[in-house]
Amino acid sequence: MSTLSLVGLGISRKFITQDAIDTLNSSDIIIFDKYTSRSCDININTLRELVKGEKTFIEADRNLLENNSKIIFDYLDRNYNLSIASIGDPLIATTHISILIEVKRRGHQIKIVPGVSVHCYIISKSLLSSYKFGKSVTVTFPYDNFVDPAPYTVIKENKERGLHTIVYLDLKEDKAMTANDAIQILLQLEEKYKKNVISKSDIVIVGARLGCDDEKVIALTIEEALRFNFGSTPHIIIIPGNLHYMEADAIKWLLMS
Ligand SMILES: C[S@@+](CC[C@H](N)C(=O)[O-])C[C@H]1O[C@@H](n2cnc3c(N)ncnc32)[C@H](O)[C@@H]1O
Repeated sequence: MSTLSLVGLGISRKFITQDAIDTLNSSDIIIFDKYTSRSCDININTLRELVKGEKTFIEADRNLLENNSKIIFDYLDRNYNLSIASIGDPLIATTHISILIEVKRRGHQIKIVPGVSVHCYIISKSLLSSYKFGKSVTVTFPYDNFVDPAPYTVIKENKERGLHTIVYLDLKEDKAMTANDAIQILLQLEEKYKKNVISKSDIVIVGARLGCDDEKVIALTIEEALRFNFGSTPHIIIIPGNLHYMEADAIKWLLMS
């Protein structure tokens, strides 16, 4: 019986835990998940530096982890211990759960090492009440002129219940969506569906390069956000629902310039 560990590295180097390092050290093969998220200062070489002893390192894109995961099962069946190391938390806003189920079905062990997720980090830094967040959603790049309406629908449903929405932004091999692009897409969806979900005077909170020395957490109107330079990606957005007066004060005094 072998072990597959899903290791969360946290959103930047300073959040890598001892448990993460120990777990990587106990693995024969370390697969670095380079597609579910990005960090300003963690890459596969960071893991090479942190881990002791002879290891095999593999850099995995979506295709390897989602369509060719048989490679992982084969290694486990041949008695190798494996870690899949992800930026942030390995099971928040990722798709690794199906791998865990198959690993367990084959009679191997699984271990989960949580990491500091962008999800918790932006809730904390936004100063909004963690009790008042609804479903999260991702704005994806338009494909063949098709703009996925899911973010618009989710924000609408959350707002109807007074809840805040965390909006993740799409990542492709060579590019990461900016907050400006995402807001433009949300405005296009408003123009198409006209359900009064997004208006240019609404406040949004944008997080940029969270966990890095140059991180930004800024509250501003949608109109201002369209033109604002948030710096390099990754970016993330919160669309607030109904604000308690304490939340409104916190945003006004602490996050608006
Ligand atoms: C699909 S989520 C994966 C989250 C990851 N599993 C975690 O727990 O942190 C990836 C998206 O989160 C956002 N994100 C991740 N890290 C970030 C950071 N350090 N600063 C701002 N946004 C970030 C970006 O929108 C990115 O495209």
